[in-house]
Amino acid sequence: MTYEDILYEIRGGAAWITINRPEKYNAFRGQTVDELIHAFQTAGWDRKVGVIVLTGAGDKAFCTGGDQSAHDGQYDGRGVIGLPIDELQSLIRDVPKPVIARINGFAIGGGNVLATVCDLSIAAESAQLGQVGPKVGSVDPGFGTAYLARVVGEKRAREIWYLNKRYSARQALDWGLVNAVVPLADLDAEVDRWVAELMERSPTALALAKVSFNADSEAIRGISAIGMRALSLYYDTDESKEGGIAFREKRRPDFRRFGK
Ligand SMILES: CC(C)(COP(=O)(O)OP(=O)(O)OC[C@H]1O[C@@H](n2cnc3c(N)ncnc32)[C@H](O)[C@@H]1OP(=O)(O)O)[C@@H](O)C(=O)NCCC(=O)NCCSC(=O)c1cc(O)c2ccccc2c1O
Repeated sequence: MTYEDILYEIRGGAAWITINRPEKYNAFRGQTVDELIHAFQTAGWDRKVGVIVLTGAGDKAFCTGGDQSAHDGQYDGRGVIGLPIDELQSLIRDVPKPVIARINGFAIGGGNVLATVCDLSIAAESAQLGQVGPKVGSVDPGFGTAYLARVVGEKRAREIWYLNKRYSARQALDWGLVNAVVPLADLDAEVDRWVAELMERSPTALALAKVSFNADSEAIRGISAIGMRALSLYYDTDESKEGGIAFREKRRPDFRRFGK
């Protein structure tokens, strides 16, 4: 597969997968998600690769979720909502090696979900993390909500999803949403250090640890499958569409006109 939306590079035992849409703050469209799935499948089963690093191009954004310009009701790709994002989230969990989120800027919406499902997260001090779903007529009805609650606790997960605030990297560290925070200039060196340490560990032991951690939250995959069906119906409503339209028109959404 030829990649247009992502970059793929092997660096010191790690496969670096970079969302390369900086002009869209590294938001993903259908094609981006398909390319990410291909890259994760490649890296996941390449015996020379011990660690996978997921990041975004530039210094503004890690990933800001679904591309609002490719979202008019359903998204523009395949899958239940026109975006096989649930497949990608599952794959990040399924690859038998640690996945590190290198959070170089905004990790918002689906970008935040991707970082959450990665095994480890290393953030630049300048990074901002948060959810926007109910502000833009969307919600991740699977790992993005239920697994987030496992990571930060129910009260904090609900605050993140209901109020849609932006959280600093330091606050995210305090809440257990990231593992480490370093100055942006030191981010790559820090990631390289973590990769080098992981490369010294037994790959089979790491793979076993990963599936053991995953087993306990595996039922969320089923919740996600049901939730995506509901989300697809919601995306066709005027209430949901108001979120995307308002974002593109750079105005506050008025959901109460449509809500039940
Ligand atoms: C990231 C921001 C907080 C930045 O805010 P700021 O005020 O600093 O800058 P701008 O808002 O002016 O943005 C700069 C520039 O980037 C463009 N941009 C940013 N994000 C996107 C995006 N997601 N899609 C397209 N374009 C984007 C923006 O338009 C500006 O471009 P100009 O040309 O106008 O200058 C803020 O931008 C922000 O909050 N962005 C997030 C927007 C968003 O709605 N994201 C999608 C949410 S829904 C989602 O991601 C999602 C993810 C999942 O994993 C799901 C899984 C399962 C089901 C559903 C899912 C789902 O819906």
